[in-house]
Amino acid sequence: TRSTRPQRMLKAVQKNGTKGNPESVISAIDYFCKHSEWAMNVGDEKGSILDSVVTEVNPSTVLELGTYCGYSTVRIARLLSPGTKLITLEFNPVNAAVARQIIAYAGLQDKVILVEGSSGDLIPQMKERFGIMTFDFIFLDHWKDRYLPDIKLFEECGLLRKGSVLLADNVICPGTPEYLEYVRNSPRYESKYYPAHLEYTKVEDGLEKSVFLG
Ligand SMILES: O=C(NCCCCc1cc2ccncc2s1)c1cc(-c2ccc(F)cc2)cc(O)c1O
Ligand SMILES: [Mg+2]
Repeated sequence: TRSTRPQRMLKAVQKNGTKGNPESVISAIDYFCKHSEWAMNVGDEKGSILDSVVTEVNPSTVLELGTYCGYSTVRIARLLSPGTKLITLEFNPVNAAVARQIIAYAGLQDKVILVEGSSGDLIPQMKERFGIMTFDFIFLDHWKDRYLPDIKLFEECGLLRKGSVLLADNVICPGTPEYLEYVRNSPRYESKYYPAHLEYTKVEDGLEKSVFLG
């Protein structure tokens, strides 16, 4: 059967990247998306904002919802302190298989736990399966209509602490209006919008950073 876009992206990483060099993997993916095929990675413009928030938070416990090909996984993992691991959830097994290879090519496999399944099923299992008390940093980049139910799930499962930072991709395009309304109007969050553009395009998009106030 015909290859998938993520599989063609992996080939481009193996051809143009340098094994063990996360920066080269990030550049190879961005080049592929700009010159060969658009793909829904967070991209370089929003990726730089992601980098700055991760660096500022310097998290010990990290969750990513929506691995896709592992682009943002690599961006986050390359910035984590030694010994810190990030958990990333992916629903699509074909994409998860590609992500594992891209993460390994970057040399970051020891800093990443990739779990296949849906957030609704896996979030309630975080404490028992991974010994997580609370998350310092959460990157939301999965189904846009799951952002709101999943943030409520985090609250219900006691996975947030005073100061936990949630960073959400695509709050403008494709858009997450109910999530935005919730985090911007809830007294339990301090929210800030980072304007940018949809990856590799001129279309308006941005990231919403929300700090849980306890
Ligand atoms: O859908 C997007 N991303 C989610 C993929 C869903 C994968 C999932 C992972 C997972 C893990 C755990 N539980 C459940 C799930 S579901 C997405 C789409 C666009 C876009 C923008 C304009 C377009 F014209 C066309 C696409 C841009 C983006 O940056 C995206 O992130
Ligand atoms: Mg996205």
